[in-house]
Amino acid sequence: MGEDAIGQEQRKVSWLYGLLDAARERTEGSARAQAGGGGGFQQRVDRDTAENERYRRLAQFAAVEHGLCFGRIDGRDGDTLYVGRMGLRDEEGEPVLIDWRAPAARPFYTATSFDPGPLTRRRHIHTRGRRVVDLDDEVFDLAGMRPADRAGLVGEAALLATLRKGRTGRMSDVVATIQAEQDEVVRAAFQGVLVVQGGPGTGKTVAALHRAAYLLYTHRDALSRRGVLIIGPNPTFLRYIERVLPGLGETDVGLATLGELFPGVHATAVDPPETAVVKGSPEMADLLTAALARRRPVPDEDLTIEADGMPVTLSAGAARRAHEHARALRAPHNLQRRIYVHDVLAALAEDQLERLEKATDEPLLKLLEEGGLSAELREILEDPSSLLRDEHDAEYAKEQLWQDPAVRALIDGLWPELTPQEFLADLYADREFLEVAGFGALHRAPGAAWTVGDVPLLDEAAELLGVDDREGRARERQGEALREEEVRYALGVLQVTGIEGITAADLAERQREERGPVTAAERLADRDWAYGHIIVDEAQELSAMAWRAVMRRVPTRSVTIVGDLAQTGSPAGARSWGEMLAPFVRERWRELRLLVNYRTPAGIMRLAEDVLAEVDPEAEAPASVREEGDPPIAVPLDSPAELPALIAAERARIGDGRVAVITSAAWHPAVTAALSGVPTGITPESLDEPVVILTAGESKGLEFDAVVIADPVGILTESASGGHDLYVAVTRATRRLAIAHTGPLPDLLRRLEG
Ligand SMILES: Nc1ncnc2c1ncn2[C@@H]1O[C@H](COP(=O)(O)OP(=O)(O)OP(=O)(O)O)[C@@H](O)[C@H]1O
Repeated sequence: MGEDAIGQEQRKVSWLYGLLDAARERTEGSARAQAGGGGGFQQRVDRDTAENERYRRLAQFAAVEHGLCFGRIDGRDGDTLYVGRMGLRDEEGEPVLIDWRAPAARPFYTATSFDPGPLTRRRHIHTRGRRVVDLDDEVFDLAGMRPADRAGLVGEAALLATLRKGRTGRMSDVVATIQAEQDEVVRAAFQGVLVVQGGPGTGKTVAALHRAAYLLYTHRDALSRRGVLIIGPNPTFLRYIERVLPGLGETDVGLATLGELFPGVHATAVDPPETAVVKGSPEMADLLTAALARRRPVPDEDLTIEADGMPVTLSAGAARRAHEHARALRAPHNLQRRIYVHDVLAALAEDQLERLEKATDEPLLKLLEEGGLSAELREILEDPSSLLRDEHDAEYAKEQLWQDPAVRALIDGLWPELTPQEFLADLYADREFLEVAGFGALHRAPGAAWTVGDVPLLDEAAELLGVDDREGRARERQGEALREEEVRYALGVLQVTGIEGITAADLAERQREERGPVTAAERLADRDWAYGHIIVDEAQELSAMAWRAVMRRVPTRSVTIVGDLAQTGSPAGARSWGEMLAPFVRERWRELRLLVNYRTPAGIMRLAEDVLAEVDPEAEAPASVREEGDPPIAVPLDSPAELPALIAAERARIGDGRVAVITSAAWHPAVTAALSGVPTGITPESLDEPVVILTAGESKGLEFDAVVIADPVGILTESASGGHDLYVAVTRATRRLAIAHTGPLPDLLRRLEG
């Protein structure tokens, strides 16, 4: 690569950075100009909108600083385009840097030697800070190319250089080297359900993240208000990927685990496999419905309680009528309860008044019979309309009854007001009912912490109950007040400007839409929020009940699902995408497959293929893009106490990189004892540590320079998923894999004995 070419590109790149600086200064300048306070409602709204936009722009400028321009494409028509992290225009308004997500940038990702499209050349521009340090060219001038040069992947040199880099513990974007098959995932149509099925290391996660950025760029109007949510398997995984989107200039995408989907609950604990299967099964929905019906018994006898020192009776007939009346209202349990309470109080009040009348009337009637009453009094008593009862009395009586604890207890026994948490905890405590229903595994004492598997059930319960969301209502009331203010303001605008053809309400609505999005955190705290798009990673782990909770949040069914059925670890997880998706979209979903592994060197992947062939003969392992790398090794040990030496040796071989010790439950205590001081488990902090001890399940989705699998036999036999966990473990390394074992190696690792 000539110095001239680098020098030339340096001039271009420096000029582009100059334009970026100018754009940043303009944005900062306009912030200062607007900074004055005061103004009416509309000025405030305008200022907020402009403020949001400025914030977004400044965040984007900061995000694109590193690697602003990373590519160039030369077309057959003689045109040259520069591709970068954002679009820039020159002083004349001409586009001079194309956003990687724009349609014009697409050939940068899709051109191959076999099918270069309109390109004659693609150039990767490598920069350090603002300095151009290297260029990588692929020339698509087929006629002049040797066949050997034609083979291979898009941007192979640039790609391999990226893949060889040590891992930092955080995923970074791959915007300069997205491969053609991944590009298809990134730019697939936004509507409907897209499943991205691919083996380990095929870039499912990274492609899904770029897709989020692409969708926001391409459909910003539709998506920035409704928002995009990414659901990942655990907080550590989210930490691992959290920098990718900001690095692409997108700061407002929500990230959540399944355990955080239900507002107010942060579940991280997982259930034992048998319980997970039960909690995840679709039959749970029926169980919850049945359990709730039991909370609303219809008595077959009259019920008499003592209220305010007097007996009062709810007849079986009145209880049944109240029940039927409430059930006729198509509403959740807690809302139906309001009708029920009203009817039961009315019945009790009536009974109470009857009793009172009887009590006062009886002595009088006796006198009447005996003829000891004046003619006037006799007339009053014989006229039914003159009785004491009237509407006012009835209302008063109902109020009094409602204040009475005995009446409350009666009603709560027949139709209690329930929160999802109370309802589920009561259900888990009801051993007899659970056993009779065939769900005995769910029984547990009250007060235990919620698990990830409980979250979809809480969500389901909230649907059935209709959460009495007082805070939400307060928010709504605030919203209503704001809305009234907005409409009043809009009316003023219409009067002053004389604009016609739009109502004040419509104008207010339009302005509200322009006011900009709520934050990702606010959306997550609102159980009823309907997202514009949801991306689910490691989606094979989601149970049927979890899918119900996810789909509830995206009524338009605009969803990207990425996963690998061959890596399913949860016994409640997916065995087939079609089966999981059928209840929501029937057959209306598309699948794209990723077939190339960018993580694991070929030597390690051959071992992974042996494992997969054994545990899931139908599945196909992806081909590894890198032939190079150290072959995997088996290290026989006398005991786990010898691990420190092995870890030290691995660390010495990989330099700055990171090591994961992936171990079985059986070995876990001995491994942690032998490697004292080494963090265990998936805490977000452990990502930054040079060595970490994990179970196979915990290592899912992550990658490390070197992996030591301690006790493969244990991982294999303990696995609730029939060995898929071992497949996950052997595919985590980017450079080196060592298998430490005490007894003989399992058959499926026999390749290592040679
Ligand atoms: N086009 C690419 N350019 C550079 N690096 C890439 C590319 N595609 C994937 N990678 C790298 O390959 C590794 C694996 O990617 P990723 O974690 O997205 O795979 P995955 O399919 O989600 O894997 P798993 O199923 O094992 O979790 C990451 O380090 C990622 O940055």
